[in-house]
Amino acid sequence: MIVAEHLTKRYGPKVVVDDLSFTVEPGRVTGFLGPNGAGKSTTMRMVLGLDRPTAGRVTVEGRPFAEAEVPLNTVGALLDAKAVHGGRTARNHLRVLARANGIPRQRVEEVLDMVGMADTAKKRIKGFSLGMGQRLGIAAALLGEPRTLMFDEPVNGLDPEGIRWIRDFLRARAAEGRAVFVSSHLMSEMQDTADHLIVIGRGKLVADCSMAEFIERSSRNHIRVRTPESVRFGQVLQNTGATVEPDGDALAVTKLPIEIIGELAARHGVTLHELAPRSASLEQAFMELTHDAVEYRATIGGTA
Ligand SMILES: Nc1ncnc2c1ncn2[C@@H]1O[C@H](COP(=O)(O)OP(=O)(O)OP(=O)(O)O)[C@@H](O)[C@H]1O
Repeated sequence: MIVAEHLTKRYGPKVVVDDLSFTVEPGRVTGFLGPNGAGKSTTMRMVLGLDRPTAGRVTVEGRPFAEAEVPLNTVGALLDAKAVHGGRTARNHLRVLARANGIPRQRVEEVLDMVGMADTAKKRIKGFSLGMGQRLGIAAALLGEPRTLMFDEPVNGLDPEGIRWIRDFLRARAAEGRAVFVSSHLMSEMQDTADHLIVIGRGKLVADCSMAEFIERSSRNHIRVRTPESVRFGQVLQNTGATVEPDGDALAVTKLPIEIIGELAARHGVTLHELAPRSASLEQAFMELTHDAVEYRATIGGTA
């Protein structure tokens, strides 16, 4: 379990993580979402004590990670899959880690099996594909059988097969009762993976809710109405209490059921070319929710 309270990180005048409070509960996958540069990696680094918070605090299993007696037993993390010694074999890399953490050698074989690397364990790491590097990083994270797992963008650059493997793997670890915290900048990747979502934009909390709630709350349903008399009919709809916005060559209507819109058209003698329910995709909803963050970076960064 991870508990962040008023977590804040500033670099000079720039607030990268802004008063963030959240809990990563055991037994479920918590997706950590935000556009590039939103502050996800910085938050995860603070969880591990690799960056020091400017204000606030974060604990893992009840205390700051730096105070953990056996770090690998507390949290298994994969922040940068490339940060391993390329000359070693996968098995040796894991054995070195196990020895340093007082973990029995046999556990190395177990985790190699769990990530499907029993056959590639003899290969040197420098020849690894991205997917194999990810699996090795995940194997290392599992060595100490930690109650909490934390992965930063684990599916970045993987093929669909690799993405599905990671998804199933994360879900299985949560089903065992572990707290699983996983970041992504893509909503679509999280849709079938996460039970719970923590969404940030510009370092600030934007949403902390279940995936189901997020979908319900943000899939802004509307009715698409296309008519050659859009000005007149738009006025009729507004007078009846609807909200009407332009949608290409049509109108996007909310706050009025589709049946009423049809009846109003008939009553006012308005020809309809299209009358259809539309729902925004989750990806669209996520983009809208974090829009400010992206716009901010485009202005400040110039090239974003
Ligand atoms: N050491 C540092 N000094 C100054 N600014 C930093 C430092 N580390 C990160 N930042 C800035 O903090 C912001 C958040 O970065 P962070 O990597 O945490 O975001 P992120 O959400 O993980 O994005 P990404 O998916 O691109 O990694 C960025 O604008 C980044 O440039």
